[in-house]
Amino acid sequence: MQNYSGEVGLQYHLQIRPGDVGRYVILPGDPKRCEKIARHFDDAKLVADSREYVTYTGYLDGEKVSVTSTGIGGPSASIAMEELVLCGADTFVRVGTCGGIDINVKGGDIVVATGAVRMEGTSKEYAPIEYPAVSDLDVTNALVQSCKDLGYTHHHGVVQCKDAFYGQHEPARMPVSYELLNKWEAWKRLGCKASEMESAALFIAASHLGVRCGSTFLVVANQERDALGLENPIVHDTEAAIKVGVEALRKLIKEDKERK
Ligand SMILES: O=P(O)(O)O[C@H]1O[C@H](CO)[C@@H](O)[C@H]1O
Ligand SMILES: O=c1cc[nH]c(=O)[nH]1
Repeated sequence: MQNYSGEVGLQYHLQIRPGDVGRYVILPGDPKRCEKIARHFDDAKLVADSREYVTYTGYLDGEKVSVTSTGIGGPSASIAMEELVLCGADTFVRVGTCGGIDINVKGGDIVVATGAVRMEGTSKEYAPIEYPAVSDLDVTNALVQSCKDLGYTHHHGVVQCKDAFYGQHEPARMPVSYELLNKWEAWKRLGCKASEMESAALFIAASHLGVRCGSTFLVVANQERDALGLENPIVHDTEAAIKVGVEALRKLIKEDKERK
């Protein structure tokens, strides 16, 4: 493929080169979350700031690690993963936000994804719909163990991914309300924990690229609890999810060193 950046190795969208990032990368959606995550690294430096993609690189337990924002949705998330892999990354932890679906999932809780419903467009341009979007087992185990170690209320299971945020929150006003409402009911009956927007595309792109990816989220609120008149706290502070993601990276770095 022609290199649009005009420089060998320089990635067109992320504006990073091989050597700029570590093997281990945290992927928040929001670019403003990058600095908060980088504060947990030693000697963190801003490496690039291009479009929705902000990248910092530093160290955790002596290992080079990075954080790159993906922006919202599968298209930009898959671009971030593709270009990071070209620069040497092979282990990814998405640290995001989500909305609860399961009635037991409350604002302020943490969710760890074991798989993702592919109700979005990007993953369909990678793999037939029959192929499941599944998180990496090592990354997922590290995330769940980190929740336990840090003492956070957490849930693990399948999350639902979509492209239209307002199709999740205001399905009845959409022309395809009949489809959105019926499918949402199915996700509930199947025990989906939460809804978010990037994991399906990231898990499928990771399968294709042969890299590891897992996801953890802060639950902002739960519209199902709201609809039933149950207590429904609204929480925006992502620090707990960030701590889970950083602690999981430390565990993976340690495990990988021991395996060597
Ligand atoms: O907080 P982030 O990581 O962006 O994640 C969630 O928030 C955005 C929607 O508000 C979507 O990107 C969704 O997946
Ligand atoms: O409800 C929510 C919250 C965060 N992200 C989503 O996609 N949905």
